[in-house]
Amino acid sequence: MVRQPELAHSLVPMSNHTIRPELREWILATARSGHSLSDLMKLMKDAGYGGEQSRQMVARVLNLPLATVMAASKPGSSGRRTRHPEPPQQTVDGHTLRVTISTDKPVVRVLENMLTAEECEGLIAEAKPRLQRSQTVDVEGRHQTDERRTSQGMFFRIGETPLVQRIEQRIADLLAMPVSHGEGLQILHYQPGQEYEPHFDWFDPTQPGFSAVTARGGQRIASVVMYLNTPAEGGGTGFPSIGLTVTAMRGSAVYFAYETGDQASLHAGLPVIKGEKWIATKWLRERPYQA
Ligand SMILES: O=C(O)CCC(=O)C(=O)O
Ligand SMILES: [Fe+2]
Repeated sequence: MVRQPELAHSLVPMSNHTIRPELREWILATARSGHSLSDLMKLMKDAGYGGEQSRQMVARVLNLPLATVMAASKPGSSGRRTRHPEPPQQTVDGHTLRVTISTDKPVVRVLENMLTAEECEGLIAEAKPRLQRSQTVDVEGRHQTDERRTSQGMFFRIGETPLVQRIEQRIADLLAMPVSHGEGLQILHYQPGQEYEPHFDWFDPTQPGFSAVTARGGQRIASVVMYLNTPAEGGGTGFPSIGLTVTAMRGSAVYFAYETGDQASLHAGLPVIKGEKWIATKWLRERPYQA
């Protein structure tokens, strides 16, 4: 477990309807520092809070569905969580990248110099011959083409080429998450007018396909979208809940992390207006996804 601020026992008792500001702050700080919901529930239990009371408060403070918090409170339900990159910069395996923007709700980090220009060009060259119309996963877990997602794309297998392997290792080191927790690196190519409409990357537990898509690796917990070129106009990544648009710039990336049901993690690949847009996306799972 990562270091967390002390939760004072003196904060108990409290009424059912008010959450004391210190406790609210503590819940937020603990969640922000990368603790899973299950860790959080356990820490509260250790401090003397009742299970039902803790679930209610955590759901309210973090703005999560109660069902999500309940699922996370079951023993053994906890998967791993990524470590959010810390500003101002991180050096992984001799490569230094800068953390230029951080938000907490949703958890977003804008990363500059995630990839070198050569790495961006190399990924595009390796992906180009294998592009196909992108698909989405429907509510029953089936893959399909979708008018909401009109780009072309392809997936690399884990460690498929030396370049892919190097980038996967960099992401693993940066987020303190084994390479095995990643889905294969996805490359996407958008042309003018193409976009990826607002969506969540986590899988919706209320949909019938949920158990199929999470059978291997469990839930998605974080995404890294890396920009492989700079579109002439448009093509940023939008986070409408906080009015943030991350500019697509070659070599930069946006990392975001979420819990199941996190409404603030809504995001979109905004339409490319002029030029083209290439990205590489890495989705992380709470448990090993690769054998
Ligand atoms: O194209 C983008 O900027 C966002 C891509 C995205 O949301 C995804 O691949 O899940
Ligand atoms: Fe996405």
